[in-house]
Amino acid sequence: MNERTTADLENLRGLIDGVDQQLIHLLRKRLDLVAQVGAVKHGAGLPIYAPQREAAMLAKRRGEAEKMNVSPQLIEDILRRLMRESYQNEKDVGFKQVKPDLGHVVVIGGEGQLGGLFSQMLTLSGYQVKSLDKEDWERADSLLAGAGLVIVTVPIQITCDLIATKLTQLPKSCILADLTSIKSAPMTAMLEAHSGPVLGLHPMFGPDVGSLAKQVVVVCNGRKPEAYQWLLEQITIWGARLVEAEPQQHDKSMQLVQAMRHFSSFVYGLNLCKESADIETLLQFSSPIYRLELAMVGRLFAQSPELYADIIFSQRESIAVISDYLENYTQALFLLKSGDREGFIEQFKVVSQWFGDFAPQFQKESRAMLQSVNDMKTD
Ligand SMILES: C=C(O[C@@H]1C=C(C(=O)O)C=C[C@H]1O)C(=O)O
Repeated sequence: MNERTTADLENLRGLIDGVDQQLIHLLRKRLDLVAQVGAVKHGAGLPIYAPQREAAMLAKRRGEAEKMNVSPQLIEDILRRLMRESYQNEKDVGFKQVKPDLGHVVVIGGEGQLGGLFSQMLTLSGYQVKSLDKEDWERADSLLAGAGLVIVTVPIQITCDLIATKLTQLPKSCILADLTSIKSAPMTAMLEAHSGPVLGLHPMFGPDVGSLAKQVVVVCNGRKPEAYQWLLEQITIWGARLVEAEPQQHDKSMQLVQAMRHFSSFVYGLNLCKESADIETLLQFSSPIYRLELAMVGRLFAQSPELYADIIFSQRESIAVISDYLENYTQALFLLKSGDREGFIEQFKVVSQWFGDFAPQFQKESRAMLQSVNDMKTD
């Protein structure tokens, strides 16, 4: 580089630094305003997540950006990232307490990760939360006496037994709820053990979400829904979207969404391990889609094996679903072994047709994700 080029670059980079510094000031200003919105919402009991406001705001900013020859997608990406930050910041202000006269809440398994998250959200909403864990059963009677809500969030294989043996003497008006990732068996156990209000919940997210905004919580109605409407409203204020389901219908979906999905990720990892694949080398040659896929599989093995075993082993029916997968794999492999390229293309077209409009929609969604993966590269 000659001196002139160096000087020009330095000058321009200095100006860019100045713009970026202004951006930080603007971000601070925006965060402060969002905190004020949070306080207003807290007072009025409004949900943290306001989809209509977001859609209207994004549409306006996209239009304004276009007029200034700024890519509309760029401003949308930036604003979406800022809104994620907003949920986190609004959350820290706390939430309106929908049911101040509830009495205390007992979270059984409150020291677990998901139990901890729900305890935190309830505490941020002004409830008195007590945790009942393995070592606390001697004190269970005093912890449970006068409870207005009991939430069970313990490993799946002990959930039903725990409900049947330990939760038969709850106060009559107490709400009994669970967060188990299967619903039929725990719902039956809760309805048998307790004659008061019963509610099945399945949060469709892990404990590492920063905020509940936009996250889905599946709701299975058990008994006396009028008694727990406040809890559903409370969860909506946290920003989550509620999806009602019948326990059997939910469990059937979970065989595909969870058991099959996690099982095939497990086998993917197992296969890489047995093939002694060199991850460093794989990453070196990786395209963004491969990196993303590897990240999705690899993240599984950073978590608890017991958790995944519980999810995969929780429904015997999953075996049939996973066996079908193996069968389809074998048939597809046969196409390959027999050099049946035409057959492969035929099958591909059938599946494309079946995906219909979802295929281009998924392509668009994944494009944004892949670009983020690429942005994260540092070398
Ligand atoms: C700040 C608000 O809360 C959320 C965050 C928004 C933002 O960061 O602009 C917009 C809508 C809400 O989902 C609001 O409701 O205005």
